[in-house]
Amino acid sequence: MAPNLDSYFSQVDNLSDHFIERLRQAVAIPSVSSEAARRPDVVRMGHFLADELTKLGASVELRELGPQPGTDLTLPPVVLARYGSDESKRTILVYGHYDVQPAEKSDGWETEPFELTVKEDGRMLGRGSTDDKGPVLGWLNAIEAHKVAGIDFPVNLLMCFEGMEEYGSEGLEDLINLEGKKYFADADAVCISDNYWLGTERPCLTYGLRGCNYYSVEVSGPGADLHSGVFGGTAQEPMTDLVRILGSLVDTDGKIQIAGISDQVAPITAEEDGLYDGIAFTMETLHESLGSKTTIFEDKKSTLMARWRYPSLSVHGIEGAFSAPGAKTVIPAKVIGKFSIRTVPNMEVDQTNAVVYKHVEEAFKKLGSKNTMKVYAQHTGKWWVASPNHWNFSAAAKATERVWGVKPDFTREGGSIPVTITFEEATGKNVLLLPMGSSTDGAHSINEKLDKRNYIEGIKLLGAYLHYVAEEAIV
Ligand SMILES: C[C@H](N)C(=O)N[C@@H](Cc1c[nH]cn1)C(=O)O
Ligand SMILES: [Zn+2]
Ligand SMILES: [Zn+2]
Repeated sequence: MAPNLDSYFSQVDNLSDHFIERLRQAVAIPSVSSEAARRPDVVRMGHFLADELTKLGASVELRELGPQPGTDLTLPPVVLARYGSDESKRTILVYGHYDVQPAEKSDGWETEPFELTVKEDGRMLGRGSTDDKGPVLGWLNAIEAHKVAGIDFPVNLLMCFEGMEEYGSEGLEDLINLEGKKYFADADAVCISDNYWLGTERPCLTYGLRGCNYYSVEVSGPGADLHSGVFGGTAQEPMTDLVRILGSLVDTDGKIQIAGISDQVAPITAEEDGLYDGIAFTMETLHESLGSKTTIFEDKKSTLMARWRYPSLSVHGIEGAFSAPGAKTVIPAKVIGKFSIRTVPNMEVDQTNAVVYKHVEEAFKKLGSKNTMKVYAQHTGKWWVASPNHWNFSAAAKATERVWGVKPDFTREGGSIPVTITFEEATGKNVLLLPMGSSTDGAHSINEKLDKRNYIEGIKLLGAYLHYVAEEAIV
């Protein structure tokens, strides 16, 4: 029988301004996990969530993870919380992250990145609005709407919110493994809301993610930065070596030039080959979210395959390089190039690392440079592909149809959530990805936003999913 959700939905609508205010408070905390100076803000954000959850009646623990390896920083706490412990109900474990990517107004934002700005057209701009503060608060808001409306909460909710996801989830894997059969022991399934629809109109349920191995290549030579007029032409320059190494990794069409990568990729099956045509995705939507027409492929199927089932290599930046406007004539003494590889079935972290190191070392050797080069993985995270044939996905599909009036697409995702597979392995339970935001949200980019419609309907969706979970038969 379909659950009666009308009073829950009305309550979410009644509380919508309050929920937007909660998101405003969260966005105002610049919890950037990759910047040392922002670490106190990341910790503050963890405490904000813990306080909000406590006020809602959840029992909350802030779990310390100790020092961050290779730094003098302390990792931010993991927020573990439980709402309800009724043995007659199912228990759902939800995960999200409260850290965000860096953002500066000078990057090109139309508004202050850490001030939630609600536009007339419903866009709510702010760093973390869609990735992942909006969805994390979605769970809290769902609890609150039930409380205010006096509706019995349909499941026991276990929550795990971390503050290092955008930095490879440093420290969390050990905690999940430790708690798999303790704090998380009674979880019947796992739900993560931390990705996006493929377009702007059709919701999706996601059953696969790519992994992410993030590398640094350090090249050093001179003892200090040098004057290029005095030393140019007489000293071997680290930046010259580095750009040639970085330039050897991938071509203009995204083809990875590292020998041994493509051999690790699983062959396509007939079943998979037929999956792509039915997905609601157009090149026009991609152009809209890309903000240009500079795509590698012209067709939908090749594009989806490139995003979901093939690896990609992206060059992200160079630490130590001159990057400001103007014309500084410096020779940097030491530069660190950053690149990452999104990995797919059947790539193994160690094998991928081995061929990457071999390629970079050979590329450097070919240069015949007297400089020194070091290549290493900053963090690694495995890909994940699950079965969507499970009551967890059926419940989410019914909830999606109820809230959005359409059946969801079943998709894989090009991004990475490093601990997804850890949750699956540590709990032995099915994991579902249930996104709130859409393809045009610009996660990690300037002008990140969450549409008000997706936030409010998304809160309804998360609550409705829990009601359908309570009713779904075990398969
Ligand atoms: C999909 C998720 N919202 C996300 O943005 N994940 C990050 C995580 C990450 C960072 N380094 C390695 N993984 C991503 O996909 O970049
Ligand atoms: Zn995220
Ligand atoms: Zn992210």
